[in-house]
Amino acid sequence: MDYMNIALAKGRLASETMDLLREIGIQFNGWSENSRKLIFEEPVQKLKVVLVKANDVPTYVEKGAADMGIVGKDTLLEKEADVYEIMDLGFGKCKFSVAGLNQIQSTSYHKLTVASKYPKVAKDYFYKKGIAVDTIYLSGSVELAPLMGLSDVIVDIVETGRTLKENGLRVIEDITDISARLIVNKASFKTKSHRIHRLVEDMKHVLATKGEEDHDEAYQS
Ligand SMILES: Nc1ncnc2c1ncn2[C@@H]1O[C@H](COP(=O)(O)OP(=O)(O)OP(=O)(O)O)[C@@H](O)[C@H]1O
Ligand SMILES: O=P(O)(O)OC[C@H]1O[C@H](OP(=O)(O)OP(=O)(O)O)[C@H](O)[C@@H]1O
Repeated sequence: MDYMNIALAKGRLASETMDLLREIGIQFNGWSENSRKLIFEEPVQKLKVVLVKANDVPTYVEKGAADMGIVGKDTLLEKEADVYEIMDLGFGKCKFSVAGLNQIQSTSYHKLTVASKYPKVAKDYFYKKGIAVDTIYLSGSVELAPLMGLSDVIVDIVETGRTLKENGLRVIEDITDISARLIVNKASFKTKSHRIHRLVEDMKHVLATKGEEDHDEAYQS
């Protein structure tokens, strides 16, 4: 049996994914959040996890270097890879929002400038609203852009809202909800269909059980 490779975004999504895999009976040798290793193996079920930057997960999966991947919907919207998105994993929840100091001021003589780590998402959103924008790509600390006069607004991820608040910004409009997704290479979906489906069914079962427990806790409190 061949190894099945899973590309996993380093960082925020990694430990929740590893927890989920452990709950379905898959434990990777030597896995720890603090390890510098990039490949972890589970030799019995022949699974490999490779840790890559979030932005590279769709690339690994589209090209077939990984059979499956786990990545945020934000990255999928920005990258538009030719893969199957087969499951919402329900964690890594946050949203895309437009944020700034003030309401959006769109005038005919001033093109709105939007700073973002996600310029395609930003452009698409404003295009659908009929507003032409100039986008400025930034790789982090995006909240600084309106404060420093670099842009009128930003399009960024908002989770707790703390970063916006502590920098004197506010949400102007919400764009869409985000969560972690399971993606699959199109060829692997056929050639490794049985193993992929079993993994998905096991994950669905664990997530459904967790959902029921959360519901019970909320009901009791
Ligand atoms: N508060 C949050 N900020 C950013 N991403 C979040 C947040 N909450 C959940 N996520 C999800 O976690 C994913 C990974 O986020 P993380 O910050 O680890 O990666 P990243 O932003 O690509 O990192 P970096 O560019 O710093 O390497 C995001 O793509 C998003 O789907
Ligand atoms: O609503 P909050 O809970 O405050 O989370 C949102 C913040 O977290 C992310 O930044 P990250 O920590 O990834 O740093 P970055 O600026 O380097 O992207 C995101 O870009 C926001 O800045």
